[in-house]
Amino acid sequence: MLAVVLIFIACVLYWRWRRQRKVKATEPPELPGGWPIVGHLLRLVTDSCTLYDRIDVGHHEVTQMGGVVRAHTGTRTLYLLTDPDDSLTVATASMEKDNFYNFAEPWLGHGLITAKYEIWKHHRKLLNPAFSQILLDTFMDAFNSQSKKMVENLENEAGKGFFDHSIYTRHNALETICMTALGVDFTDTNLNSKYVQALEQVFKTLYERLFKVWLHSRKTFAWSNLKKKQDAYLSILHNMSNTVLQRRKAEFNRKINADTKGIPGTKFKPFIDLIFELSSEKELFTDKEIRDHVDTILVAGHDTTATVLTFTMTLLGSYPDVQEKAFNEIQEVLGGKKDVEKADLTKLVYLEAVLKETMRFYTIVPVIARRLKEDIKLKNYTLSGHKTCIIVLCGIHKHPIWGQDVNEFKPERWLAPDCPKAFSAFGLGKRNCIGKTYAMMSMKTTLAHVIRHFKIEADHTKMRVKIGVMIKSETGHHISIVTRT
Ligand code: HEM
Repeated sequence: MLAVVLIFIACVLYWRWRRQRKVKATEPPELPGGWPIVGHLLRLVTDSCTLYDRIDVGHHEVTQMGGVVRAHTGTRTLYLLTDPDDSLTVATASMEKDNFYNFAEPWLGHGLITAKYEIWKHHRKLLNPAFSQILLDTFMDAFNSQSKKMVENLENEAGKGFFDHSIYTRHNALETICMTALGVDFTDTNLNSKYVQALEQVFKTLYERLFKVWLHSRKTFAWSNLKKKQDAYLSILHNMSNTVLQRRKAEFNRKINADTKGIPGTKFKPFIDLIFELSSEKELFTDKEIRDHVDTILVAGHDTTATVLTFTMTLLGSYPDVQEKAFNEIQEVLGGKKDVEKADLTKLVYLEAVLKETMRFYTIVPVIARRLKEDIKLKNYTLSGHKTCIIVLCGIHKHPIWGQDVNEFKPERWLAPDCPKAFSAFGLGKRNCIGKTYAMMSMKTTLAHVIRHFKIEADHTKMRVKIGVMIKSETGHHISIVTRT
C-alpha cells in the first residue's frame, strides 16, 4: 500500500515538474485548483445550474488574475480570457474554431458556425449580401405580422397569473426565421413543437459529450449510446430542414419568384433563394452545403432571439420603472400607428438600450472558443500557437470596465457617452454573428408590440439559470401579463 502511495506521489511530482518546465515566462498564470492528470476538469463536472453559478464566480477569478489565465484538462492547455482588449485581439487574429465545435458537425456540417476557416472564409463572403440592410428592411412586414400574432397568442394568458412565456417566444421565432430567411410558412404547430423538443435533446447530448472526455474521440463516440440517442434526434432536425428545403426548392424551380419578388404575398426575397441562385447559376454550393446552411440558420436564427426576448420580458417585469420608460418611448415613436416602420427602429433608442443591457446581464452565448494557429502577443502575455482559447463573453460583460454598478441591470448605461465599447453578445472580430442586425430588428419590433399591449410582472431573482450551449432558465421564465387599457 505504501509503495502505491509513494508511486502516486512521485507521479504527481513528476507531472508537475514536467509541466512547469515547459511553461514559458511569457505565458499567463495558471488558474489555481488544477488536479494532476485531469487538470481543471473537475471544476466543470457538475449539473448545468451549478455550472452556471461556477462560471459566474470563475470569470471574476480570471479577471482578478489579470483577465488571461491558463487551465488544463488532461494534456490539453486552455487559455481563458475575460480581458476585453485581449479577447478582441485573439478573435481578430484567430478565426479558426476550436475542435469542440466538431461535436456539432454531424448536425450542422460545414455551416458557418462549425466550418473550418478555409471554407468559412469563402462562404461568409458569399452569404454576407443576404444579411445586408436593404434586404433586411424588406422583412419589416413579416416582423410586424409575427409580432402581432405573438400578441394575439399571449392575449390568452392575460390576467390569468404566471405562465412560461418562453414557449410563445420560441415557437414564434421559429416561424419567423422559416418565413423570412427560408421563405417557408411553417405554422404547422405539430412539426414546430417536434423540432423544438428534438433541438433541446440535441443540445443535451452535445453538452453531455463535452464533459465525458472519453467520448471526445470520434471512435469511442461512434460506439456509445449517446451517439445513438443523438442520431435519433438529429434525424428529426434534418427531417425538418429537408422539408423546408424541398418546399422552397420546388417553389424556386417553378419560377414562382423568377422576377425576384420573393414568396407570393410578400415583398421580400428570402436568404435561401440567394443560396439557390449561387448554386444553380455558379455551382458554388453543393446540396449538402445548402442543407448545412439551412440547419445552421434554423437554429442560430430562432433559439437565440427567442431566449433574449424571454430574458428581456422577465427583466422588464422585474423593473417596472424600466418598462414604463420603454412603454413611453414606444408610444411617442409609434403614436397611433399599428405597425413599426423601419425608420422607427432607430428612434427606439431606450428599447435598444434595454435589449443590450439584457444581453450584457444574461449573456446567452457565455463562451466562444478559438484554435490558435500561431503565437499571439497580448498586452502582458504571449499565448502559444496550436492551443485552445476560450473567450468568456459573460466575463467581458461583467468586467470592472463597466463601473461599480456592473452587477446592476441598468439600461441607462448605454445612453451615456462614456459607455464602454465592449459589447460582445454577438461575438467578436470578423467571425462574429452574421445575423446581429436581423436579430436586433426582429427583437425590437416584437418588444414594441408586446410592451405596447401588456403590462408585465415578474421576479428575475426567482429564476435559476442553467448553462448548456446557451444559457436558459431551469425553472421556466414565469411572468404574468395584463392587457393595457
Ligand atoms: C440575440 C440573438 C443572437 C445572439 C446573441 C447571437 C450570438 C452569436 C454569437 C456569440 C456568435 C459567434 C459564435 C462563435 O464565435 O462561436 C454567432 C454566430 C452566428 N450567428 Fe448569431 N446570434 C443571434 C442571432 C442570430 C440570428 C438571428 C442569426 C440568423 C438569422 C444568426 C446566425 C449566426 C451565424 C450563421 C453565426 C456564425 C457566423 C460565422 O461564423 O460567420 N444569429 N451568433
